Amino acid sequence: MKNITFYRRFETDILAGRKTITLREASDADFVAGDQVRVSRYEDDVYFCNIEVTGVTPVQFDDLNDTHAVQENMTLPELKQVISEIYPGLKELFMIEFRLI
Ligand SMILES: CC(=O)Nc1ccn([C@H]2C[C@H](O)[C@@H](CO)O2)c(=O)n1
Repeated sequence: MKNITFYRRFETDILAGRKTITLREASDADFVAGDQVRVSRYEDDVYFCNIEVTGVTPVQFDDLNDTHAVQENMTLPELKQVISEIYPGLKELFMIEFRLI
């Protein structure tokens, strides 16, 4: 089974179903719809759930909008700030949509 990590500060939102996408660089987006993926925390690799990937779509940083932000349970300025801190200067992102299984 493939694995993906999330920063631990997002664990609660994922488990509550409030966060249903993640935006990643290409090297971290090797998933296709239907993949069942083990999810663990980036900081300590502790497992916390499994997800099913429901779609993977390229998205430009400059095209991020309020819909993406809602799916991340953030405001759009918060989302752009988070992405800019994780991937400084990166323009091409991949939206990984998922659901808890
Ligand atoms: C190693 C690494 O990059 N880990 C990441 C990357 C992104 N996220 C979260 C942060 C935002 O909510 C979205 C969009 O990038 O995904 C993460 O938890 N861990």
